[in-house]
Amino acid sequence: MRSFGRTGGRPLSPRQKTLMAEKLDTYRIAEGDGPLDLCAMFPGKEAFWLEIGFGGAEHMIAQAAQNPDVGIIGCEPFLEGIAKALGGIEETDLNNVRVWPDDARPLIARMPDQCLDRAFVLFPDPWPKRRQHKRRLVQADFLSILHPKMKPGARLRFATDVKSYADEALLTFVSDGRFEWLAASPDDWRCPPQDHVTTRYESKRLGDCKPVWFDFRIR
Ligand SMILES: C[S@@+](CC[C@H](N)C(=O)[O-])C[C@H]1O[C@@H](n2cnc3c(N)ncnc32)[C@H](O)[C@@H]1O
Repeated sequence: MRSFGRTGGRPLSPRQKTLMAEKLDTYRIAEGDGPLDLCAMFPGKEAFWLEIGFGGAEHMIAQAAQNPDVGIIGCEPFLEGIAKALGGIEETDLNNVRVWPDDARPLIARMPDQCLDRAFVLFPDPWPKRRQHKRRLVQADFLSILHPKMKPGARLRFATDVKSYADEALLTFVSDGRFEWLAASPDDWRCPPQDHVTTRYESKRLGDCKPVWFDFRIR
């Protein structure tokens, strides 16, 4: 998928255009086939997190500000989201965020094994119609790409407000066998985790159910 530069929604504002022209090269991860060196990318950081499909970057920027010892890679092909991320990085003066303005999967393939401490898949594109389900990100083949890159004991968070995606994703994670569902009580997946930061998409409440939150520990 060659998706960088996907537009949609509003055109970029003049400030966003300037950010893209002047700052993208500073914070983007370079294209290429070579393996990523996360220690070189984030000097002095010892933990590395990944957010796939950061949308308007609210969650990624807030997590980066709250966790300055962590290096965070965010993936998002949409121009507007990338511009928002660059704005957030600059406004918050962050030194621990890098963006991949494209499909996350080829980037994940370039990561060394067992390098990630956390991953977030928050409100991924719902593809609600049955015939569209095959386009959903969380599928067995995606877990096979992601799992080897996560450290044993690392955490992965998935959230959605689409019931069929919640059911399908939970089944996919649990039946994979390498993702231990951390449901502390029968109901805790109904509440946002304490360290969650509300996203723009989440607050639109476009789905057909209340948001659900699934945290997993990597086996
Ligand atoms: C429904 S939006 C949610 C955005 C954000 N997580 C939020 O909660 O506001 C899903 C986002 O995932 C992005 N996305 C979809 N497939 C992706 C992929 N393979 N790699 C990276 N981002 C992807 C889309 O561009 C979109 O911005």
